[in-house]
Amino acid sequence: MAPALEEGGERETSVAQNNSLNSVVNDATHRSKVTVIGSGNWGSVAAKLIASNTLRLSSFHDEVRMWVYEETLLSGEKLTDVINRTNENVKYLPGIKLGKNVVADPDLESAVKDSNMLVFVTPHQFMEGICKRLVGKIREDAEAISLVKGMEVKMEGPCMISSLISQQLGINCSVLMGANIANEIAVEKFSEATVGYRLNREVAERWVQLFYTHYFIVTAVQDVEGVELCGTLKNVVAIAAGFVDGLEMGNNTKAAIMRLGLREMKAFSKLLFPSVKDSTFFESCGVADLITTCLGGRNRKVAEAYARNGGKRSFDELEAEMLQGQKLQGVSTASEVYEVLSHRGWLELFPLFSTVHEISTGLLPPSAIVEYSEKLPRSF
Ligand SMILES: NC(=O)C1=CN([C@@H]2O[C@H](COP(=O)(O)OP(=O)(O)OC[C@H]3O[C@@H](n4cnc5c(N)ncnc54)[C@H](O)[C@@H]3O)[C@@H](O)[C@H]2O)C=CC1
Ligand SMILES: O=C(CO)COP(=O)(O)O
Repeated sequence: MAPALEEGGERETSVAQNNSLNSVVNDATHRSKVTVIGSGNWGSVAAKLIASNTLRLSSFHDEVRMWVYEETLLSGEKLTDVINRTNENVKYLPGIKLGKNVVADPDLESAVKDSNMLVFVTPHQFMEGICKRLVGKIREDAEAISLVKGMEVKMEGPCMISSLISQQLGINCSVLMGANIANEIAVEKFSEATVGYRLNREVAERWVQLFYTHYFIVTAVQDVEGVELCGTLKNVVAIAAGFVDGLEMGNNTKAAIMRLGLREMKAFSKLLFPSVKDSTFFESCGVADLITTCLGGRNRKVAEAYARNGGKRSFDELEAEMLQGQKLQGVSTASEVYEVLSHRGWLELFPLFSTVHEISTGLLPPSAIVEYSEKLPRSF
């Protein structure tokens, strides 16, 4: 399917066909080399997508390095060894071949040292530590893209993961977010994604080229913060949707929570970054990701179990039992958002976000997810 142009002309598409860039990178000495930093559920699928394209496109080196946070499996073998022997991430993406050109590497420094295209895709809580370890270890001409949905809160205020990467490593960082439940893309079901870029359209096109396949349609928009905040904040709404499911409140209630959540996502994003574009919320990274995560994501699933248990079993316990090593982002993101809201005196403006945090930490019962509507400010 050919990528469509956005109505109103704001969308900036599409499969990269930039001749000047291609003529440079087609030279073997200038071929781009890609490293994927992370090898969880989505990290492994991202490596698979990328590896299919680096084999096909002469402007990339065939080999894709994938940094693996090393662990020993129940069999006694190292995860990295098993990935390299079987071409499968048996723990985080069993049953899917990654592509023979994916090489798992447990050594972060060696995994990045030759690469000029760095794809960051780990749970957000590990990103600060990873960036610290990479300072001074990457190529000066490296470009980064973050697939990480989350943020950090520092003394100075909130810091998106793309900014963390840029600030700590001194490199430009784009983002890729979208309605992308990894297990569905792993079996090549059709979906879309959004690249958010800052200034350089050629860089965005290069990322589109790296990810785009006939079943994974990628569109670029010039709105890093908007795209990243959509991907980050929808995880908080997905926790609320899970509570609604756990309490068996039905589809209308869930749709109401999703609508109210989308309004808070937009309001919060624009308060933090006035440059965020309205149109971004209609891209895959916006409303589409919100829908898929509230229907089929891990945050929704674990929040449903939390509500069914009446809040008596903690999220940590349920996450460990239900996800077996995979990580939730929504609970910690709700806490980070709450910190920003408290600090700036905005709690009353964001009743859904704040209630999700108060329920997840046991301050309120799960049923409070619909009682919060009484707190809605008149502007909603
Ligand atoms: N899984 C999905 O469907 C999607 C996930 N995402 C986002 O992608 C990011 C990564 O998610 P997944 O790849 O699914 O990861 P995951 O949820 O499968 O997380 C597990 C990963 O964390 C690693 N890990 C555990 N402890 C670590 C440590 N101390 N330091 C570094 N790594 C450690 C594990 O080795 C494993 O690779 C998240 O921000 C997520 O929101 C985005 C779209 C879809
Ligand atoms: O981000 C996702 C889909 O785009 C996955 O969401 P979960 O982490 O809730 O599974």
